[in-house]
Formats: sequence, structure tokens, C-alpha cells
Amino acid sequence: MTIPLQRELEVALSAVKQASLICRSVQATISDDVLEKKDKSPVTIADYSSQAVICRALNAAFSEDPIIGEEDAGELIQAENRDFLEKIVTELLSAGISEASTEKACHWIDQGGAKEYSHRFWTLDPIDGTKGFLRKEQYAISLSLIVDGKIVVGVLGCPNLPFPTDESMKGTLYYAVAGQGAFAIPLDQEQPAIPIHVTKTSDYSQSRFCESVESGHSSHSHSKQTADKLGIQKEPRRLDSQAKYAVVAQGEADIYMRLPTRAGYREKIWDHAAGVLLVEEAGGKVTDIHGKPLEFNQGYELINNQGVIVTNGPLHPALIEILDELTINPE
Ligand SMILES: Nc1ncnc2c1ncn2[C@@H]1O[C@H](COP(=O)(O)OS(=O)(=O)O)[C@@H](OP(=O)(O)O)[C@H]1O
Ligand SMILES: [Mg+2]
Ligand SMILES: [Mg+2]
Ligand SMILES: [Mg+2]
Repeated sequence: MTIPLQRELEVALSAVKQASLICRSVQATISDDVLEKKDKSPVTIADYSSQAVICRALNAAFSEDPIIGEEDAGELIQAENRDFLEKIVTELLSAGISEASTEKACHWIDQGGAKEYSHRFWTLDPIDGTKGFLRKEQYAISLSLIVDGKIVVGVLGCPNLPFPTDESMKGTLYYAVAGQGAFAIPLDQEQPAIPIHVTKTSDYSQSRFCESVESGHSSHSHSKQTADKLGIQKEPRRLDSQAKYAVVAQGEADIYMRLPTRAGYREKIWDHAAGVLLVEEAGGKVTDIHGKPLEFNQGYELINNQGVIVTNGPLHPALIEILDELTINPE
């Protein structure tokens, strides 16, 4: 019997693994190779190289599937960014993609240019937590497949997160398929996948939450107020990227709070989709700050949702109640 979505999972795992290894090699030598995008956020040769290899692999296997990716080649084709583009090609050649050229690199990156919702599509964040990547801390490569508005495959490459059962192995590839559980495999070694699970605690005083490093991405003052009201005593763990979802999914934290900071910001689907499926398949729960399910059928943004709350399940209801009492709605 064939397992549903097996091929999609295999292609996604192999593409995210290849991208993770490129990102790791770029991070080891990182200098000031950063472009500033129009929204002032940073993007590195690793973000672009990662998007190129993943879109290339998806397109070869599933040529009909649209990809909603974070990056595009718009800035790269500017004459002043020629050297930057050449460095991306060098990375692709080093990764064994012998047909890489400046034209092909831009073409692959722009294959991730879909914006609209469709009944089956992939969404890709080639490096989530670019600021963490630049600080040589946590970042993730995030890829998921969405069918009829439901996340059905999620793969998260976390090159700097230790393997859950062996701290000495750095780099973990996480994956989940709807209805089939959540798993971790070491990024570098051929080893069978292990299942991962959220914690079972319902005691806030024993629980730990995690949140973004940047207070511009998630309000630290509101998470502190919320934690105080719930009687959470442990210090929060702050780390970049969807690695936060992985940390909850494998039971190292019980809660991830992402509380809105400014009016009008809408979360991007590629910043959440793979992480959401990972946590849900590990037994946890994900909603927005009002307790509403995240809607992945609205295009590239979660336009009907505000913030994101991730828990092990038992800790969810009282947390949402407290958030309803706090005036954290910036709109
Ligand atoms: N204002 C605001 N509110 C919420 N989220 C925002 C905001 N601005 C940016 N972003 C997105 O945050 C993504 C990184 O989130 P993190 O949780 O990794 O943040 S942090 O690095 O830990 O501070 C980051 O993803 P990457 O660009 O892929 O790094 C952005 O898409
Ligand atoms: Mg970005
Ligand atoms: Mg991101
Ligand atoms: Mg990104």
C-alpha cells in the first residue's frame, strides 16, 4: 500500500536538507553579504540560494504546483547587485548544481513567486529568522504543502538545533504529515526518524514559554504580563525562527507566544505553516490570540488572524482567556 503524500514528503525532505547544508556552510563564513530589502529586513546569499535549490527541486518533481515563497529575484537583477548574484551561483555550484548560472538562479528563485491562494500549493521560507542566522544563532528552513486550505506536509530544517535525544548532534530535520505524527531526524547522519511529542503539563507554574528574540516581532511586555497572570515562573526562552515550534513540539517548552506589536501587521503563511503542522502532529494546539484557527486559505498572509498562540493543548484555554482580558489588540 502506498502511504499518502510519501513522494511529496521525500522530495521536501531532500530539498530542505540540501538547503540546510548550504545555509550552514554560508553561516560559517558569513561576512557582510546582506542586502536590505524594501521593507528594511535583511536577506543574505543563503536566503536566495536556499529558495533557488528548493524551488528547483519542487519544480522538477511537481511542475504544476505553485510555490508561495518569501523571496524574489527583483533586487538581484539590478546591475549593482551583480557580485551578490555571482556569489549565489557559486554556492549553487558548490552544492553540486552544475547547471547553475545567474539566469537560472533568478529563474529558480522566481518560481517561488506565487501570491494567490490555490487548492494545492507549497509555501517556503528559505531562511526563517534571518536575524538569528546573522547572529549565528537559531534559524530554520521551512517548507510545507497546503491542500484545500489544510497543511498536509511540513518540513523544518533547523541546522543549529541539537537533536532531541542527543545534544551532541547539532542540526535537526523535523517533519510531519497530516494524520501521521511528527518526527525528527539528525541533519547529518543516516539514522531512523524518532517521533516527537509535546508535554502533558496543565500546571502553569511548572511551564516554560518561548518567544521571539526581537521585541519588534512579538510584544515582550504583553507576554510578561500574560505569564505573570498565569503564574508562569520560569524565564522565557527566546530564540529566532520556527525553531520555537520545534522546541514546543519536542517538549522543551510548553508554550510559544507571538503577540502583535503594531497595527496592520499580518503574519506571513511561510513563517508558520510547517511549524503549525509539526506541533499539531506532536499533540499540541495552535490558534491566534483570540483562539481562532489559523486560516491558510487567504493568500500569503493570515489576514483573518492576529498573532499566534502555540501550546501543548492543556495550557491553551486559560491562556486565551487571559489574552482576551488584556488590551493587546493594537488595531
Ligand atoms: N512586525 C512583525 N511582527 C511579526 N513578525 C514579523 C514582523 N516583522 C517581520 N516579521 C517576521 O518575523 C520573522 C522572524 O520571526 P522570529 O520569531 O524568528 O523573530 S526573531 O528573529 O526571533 O525576533 C521574519 O521572518 P524572516 O524574514 O524569514 O526572518 C518576518 O517574516
Ligand atoms: Mg525575511
Ligand atoms: Mg520568516
Ligand atoms: Mg525568511
